[in-house]
Amino acid sequence: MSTIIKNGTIVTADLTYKADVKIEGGKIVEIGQNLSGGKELDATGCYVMPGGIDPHTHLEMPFMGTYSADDFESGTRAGLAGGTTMVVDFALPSPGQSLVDALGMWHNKTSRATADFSFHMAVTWWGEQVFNDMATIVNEKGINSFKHFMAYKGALMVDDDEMFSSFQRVGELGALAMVHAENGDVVAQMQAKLLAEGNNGPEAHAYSRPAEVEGEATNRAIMIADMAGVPLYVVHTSCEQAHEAIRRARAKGMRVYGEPLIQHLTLDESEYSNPDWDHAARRVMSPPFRNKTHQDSLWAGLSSGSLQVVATDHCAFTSEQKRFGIGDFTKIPNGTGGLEDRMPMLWTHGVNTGRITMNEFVAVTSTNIAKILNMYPKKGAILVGADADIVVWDPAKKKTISAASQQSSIDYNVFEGKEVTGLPRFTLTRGHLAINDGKVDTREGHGEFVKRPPVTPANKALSTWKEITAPRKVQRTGIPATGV
Ligand SMILES: NC(=O)NCCC(=O)O
Ligand SMILES: [Zn+2]
Ligand SMILES: [Zn+2]
Repeated sequence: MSTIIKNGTIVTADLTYKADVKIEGGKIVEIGQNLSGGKELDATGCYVMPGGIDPHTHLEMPFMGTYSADDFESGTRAGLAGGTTMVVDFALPSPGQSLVDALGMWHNKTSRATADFSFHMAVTWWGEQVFNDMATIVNEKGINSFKHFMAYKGALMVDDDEMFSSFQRVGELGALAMVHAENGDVVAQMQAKLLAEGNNGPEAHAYSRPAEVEGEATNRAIMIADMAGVPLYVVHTSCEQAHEAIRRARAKGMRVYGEPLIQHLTLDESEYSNPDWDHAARRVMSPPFRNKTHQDSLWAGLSSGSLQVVATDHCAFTSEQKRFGIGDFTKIPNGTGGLEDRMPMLWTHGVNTGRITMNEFVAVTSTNIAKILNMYPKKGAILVGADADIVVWDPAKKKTISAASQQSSIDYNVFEGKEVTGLPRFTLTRGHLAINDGKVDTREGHGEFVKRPPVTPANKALSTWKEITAPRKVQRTGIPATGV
């Protein structure tokens, strides 16, 4: 049975044109004028765009003594409701655990996923087994990106020695290095000092993680990646100091990518001054929300191209879970939601305000990351042969964001009360109409793992150049005799 999206305007990362789209067997099979012969979806007044890809989620993640509340079912359902048709989550090995075992555990969480998904692999410890497993992960398991936490001391954090070893291995394998860039040693000391001084509320979480902590770590990771000859992707870039480091590296020809979150683009640090403990604690995440100057820097990065991707870092905890940190802010589980709201919030605050164009919207929500993670044009494209992961976007449709009507399983929404203009009329996941004018018809188990092949040309470019220009031993003819 074919589906035809009729009367819409196709918007991709580089083109805007009127055409119909025909779908069969979960793929786009034809793009053209006046197509017929199937179930029709009317896209009059709408933009037909590649479904969003959120490359940074933590669904059912064990963290800070609990599990993030949205699983692969509710998380992917929330994504589809907001026009996101794929998520990339993180497999996190425990200390000493093999990467292959950890990946198996993460696959076991996905049986009810309603949209496609992939994984990044985290490197949380270092040793011969990790070194060997990395090849299996890349060459057999379809994963070409490795995340390193420079923060969360005593838990997920790796030191520079481990990071440099891992980055070199990532480079050899033609994969992508990723970092959570905050100086975990400095954060730990600042946390202890704040607590000792009686600063134990959620606002102290932000005080313990100033922009310098992120700027320093971002710069350090960039330099280490350059020495290792590997491209680098910096997750949740939240401040000018980190953006500046990325900009400077790119201007020097380094392959460094930056990922602001929709939360950092649209919410600011004043949230932590709210007198309601729950309100502030619900917004505790790392890095914390920043001020307007940092927000302006992030928006400028998106429009100028020095930042490439907008994600959510969706890691949702209920109010009850957040209350583990009453009396000690370091025990508040870090993370916020956003999967359902990323696309409408970015459209409203980016496209409707003129900060980014529609085509840039598609680039930063879908196409750029599909290319960076080597899954383009299966994902991130409106092209014949691409997966029919499509959002039919109604730029006039409005709503007020509210926890009462959201798909996420938590009891609040950090964007509560925000009005958005621009929402999905239809969301299709590999051809299945999951969202039909607000009606949710997701299919549990429909989501499939997307394998991402290794060795993108971009990932090998830097190491090829490094090899050619590496310092060489000087061949000398006149070596003086010794011992005379
Ligand atoms: N970001 C956050 O606060 N929680 C999720 C884990 C991480 O990405 O650091
Ligand atoms: Zn992080
Ligand atoms: Zn994260």
